[in-house]
Amino acid sequence: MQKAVDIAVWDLEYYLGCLIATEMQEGRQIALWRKPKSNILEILIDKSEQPKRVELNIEELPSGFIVHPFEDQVDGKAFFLEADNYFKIDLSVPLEEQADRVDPLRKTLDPDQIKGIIQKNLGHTEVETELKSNRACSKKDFTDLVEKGVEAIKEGQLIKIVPARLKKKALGKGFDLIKSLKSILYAYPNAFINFFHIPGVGTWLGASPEILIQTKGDAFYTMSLAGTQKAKGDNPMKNAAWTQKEIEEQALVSRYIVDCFKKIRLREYEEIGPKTVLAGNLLHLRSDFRVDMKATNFPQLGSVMLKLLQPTSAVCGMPRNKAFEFLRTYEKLNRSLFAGFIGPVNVEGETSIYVNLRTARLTEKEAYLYAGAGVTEDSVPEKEWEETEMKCEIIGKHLK
Ligand SMILES: C=C(O[C@H]1C=CC=C(C(=O)O)[C@@H]1O)C(=O)O
Repeated sequence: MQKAVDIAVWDLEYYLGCLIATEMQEGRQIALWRKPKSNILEILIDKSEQPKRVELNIEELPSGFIVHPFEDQVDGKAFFLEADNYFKIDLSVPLEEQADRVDPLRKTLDPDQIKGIIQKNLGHTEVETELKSNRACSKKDFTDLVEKGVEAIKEGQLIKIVPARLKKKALGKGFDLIKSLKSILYAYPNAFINFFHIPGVGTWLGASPEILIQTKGDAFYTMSLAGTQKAKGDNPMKNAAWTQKEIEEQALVSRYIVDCFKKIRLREYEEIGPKTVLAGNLLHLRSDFRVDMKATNFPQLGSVMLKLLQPTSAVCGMPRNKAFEFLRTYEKLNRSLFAGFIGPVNVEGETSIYVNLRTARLTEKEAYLYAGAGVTEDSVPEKEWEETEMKCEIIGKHLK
């Protein structure tokens, strides 16, 4: 008969708990993700204790995981976790059967130790933006902000704006990171599930529905995602009816992408959509854009578009610079890494960078949940508030 301790080691929850707690305890950086519609959990460890900063020339980077805040950086750089160690777990196969491929545990800890170490290491992580607040936003403050956005649009200063807010959720002593991660993994098969920990920078857990840029071989891909409604009934995709406001809101994001292509004189691209897609219990409108980088002679399209697209009008607004200024003046929120971008770079020949949405920043006692809502001329402030509540819940309800 197998010994109890051997069984425990090959229990996925226990294994991930020990692994994450050990890496955290040793001050290392860790990223873990599962791509949409995949059964493969990918784990990357950077053994250096100091966060690295890299230019956004992704084609030249080694294998790693990139993390960039919402705001443009003075040095134009992003955080980068290098793949000192990278391995995969197939979630559809018992862990024990993958023993030769996964990293052996360097320490076996008891469940209380795991929780204690993780909780302690959630403590000192922050990228502060001066003068911006980490206060949760009241309903009145948010609806006033939406109102202000609508006024600015009516006055012709802006076409679209995406104000965001912060909601806090207390994490009790019993908070179990691994159970929360597991619950998110199984709840959202269509999302990019991610967890990353950079000492001194932040620890985040999310389920993003939005690709910013993806490159594989000669193929480049991006998407425009916007418009939100609650998924209802047995066949939510079929029952979806979109208002003019939502159709316009999404069309603006598509226009933004096409404008970026125009800026670099790229004329040959494929645009498909918009179609209705499911993200958690929400529906969005999405258009897909594909480019053959070889045929168009744009081998560095990934980097070029990354710099042009961030932040997209799905998280900032249009025109981009004016929307950014509006948010800088009125939003008063430190978005930190929310609405920035995250994802694997040059991992097994593929780069998949996502917008950091539907996510929580984890601190010792609280989770910071962030959500924004696309505001156009026809926005109703109360409805935008409700939309951000639903978006916060996507991760919020799994934090236990
Ligand atoms: C800003 C967010 O979502 C964006 C992506 C899809 C739909 C959106 C919307 O309907 O407003 C947003 O543009 C968020 O999740 O916080």
